Amino acid sequence: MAVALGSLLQRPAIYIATGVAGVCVVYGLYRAWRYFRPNTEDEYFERIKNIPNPGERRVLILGLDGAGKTRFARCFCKGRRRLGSTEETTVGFYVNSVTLGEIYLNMWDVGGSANCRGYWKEFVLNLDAICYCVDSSQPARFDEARRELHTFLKYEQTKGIPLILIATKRDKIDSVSPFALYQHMNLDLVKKKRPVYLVGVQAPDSGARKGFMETYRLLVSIVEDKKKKV
Ligand SMILES: Nc1nc2c(ncn2[C@@H]2O[C@H](COP(=O)(O)OP(=O)(O)OP(=O)(O)O)[C@@H](O)[C@H]2O)c(=O)[nH]1
Ligand SMILES: [Mg+2]
Repeated sequence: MAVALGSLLQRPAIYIATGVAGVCVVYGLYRAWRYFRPNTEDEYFERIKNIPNPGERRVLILGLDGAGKTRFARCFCKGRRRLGSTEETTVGFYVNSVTLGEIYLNMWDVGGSANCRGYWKEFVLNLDAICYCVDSSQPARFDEARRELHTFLKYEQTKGIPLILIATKRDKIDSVSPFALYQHMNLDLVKKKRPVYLVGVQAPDSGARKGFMETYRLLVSIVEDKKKKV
């Protein structure tokens, strides 16, 4: 009688133990699947494998104050480094050098406030690309952004340097599409004289970044394109 009662009491414990073990196995399998099959762009980005002797890309990042330049530059860092605060406006310039996959990125981010814009041209030296950031959620500043861009591109030293128009803050509700932004920037004439590319990015304070894989691939290919054209 006592033995039968004991085995009855043990049964729920066996069920519970089996249930817990089952949950653990399923969770383990889920984690393994996530590890081998990354499903967000952020995860792919974090796993780009660095190669020895990467080719250098020297990139100048310009745009109006608050356009998201410093945030954009930081987002090419892996892990937590990208999350550093960009609350303050950049006075002067900030250099972000990082090896990412096949390239060593040398990014020069120059302040966009009115008193810094006069210095933009001083940074045009052996550039592979100019990234011009425009806050896609602020149509009220598109005219100002276009004026500053065209003034800068008139500078003789920038001749032929590929331009990447970066539509930033795509996560914002009032953001316009990169193509609409491209049209506002009136780049058809510019396109005849230099390669012009267009990318939309988002890098909110929290949450995944987007558009950075595309920009990375573009920066990898941009020098190859230049070689082909020579
Ligand atoms: N929601 C959202 N906010 C962004 C994004 N990128 C930048 N920001 C915010 O925009 C603000 C300005 O970004 P910065 O990167 O500092 O702008 P900046 O172009 O470097 O500005 P200056 O240094 O003044 O020339 C920051 O406080 C960020 O929080 C984005 O993709 N989404
Ligand atoms: Mg800045």
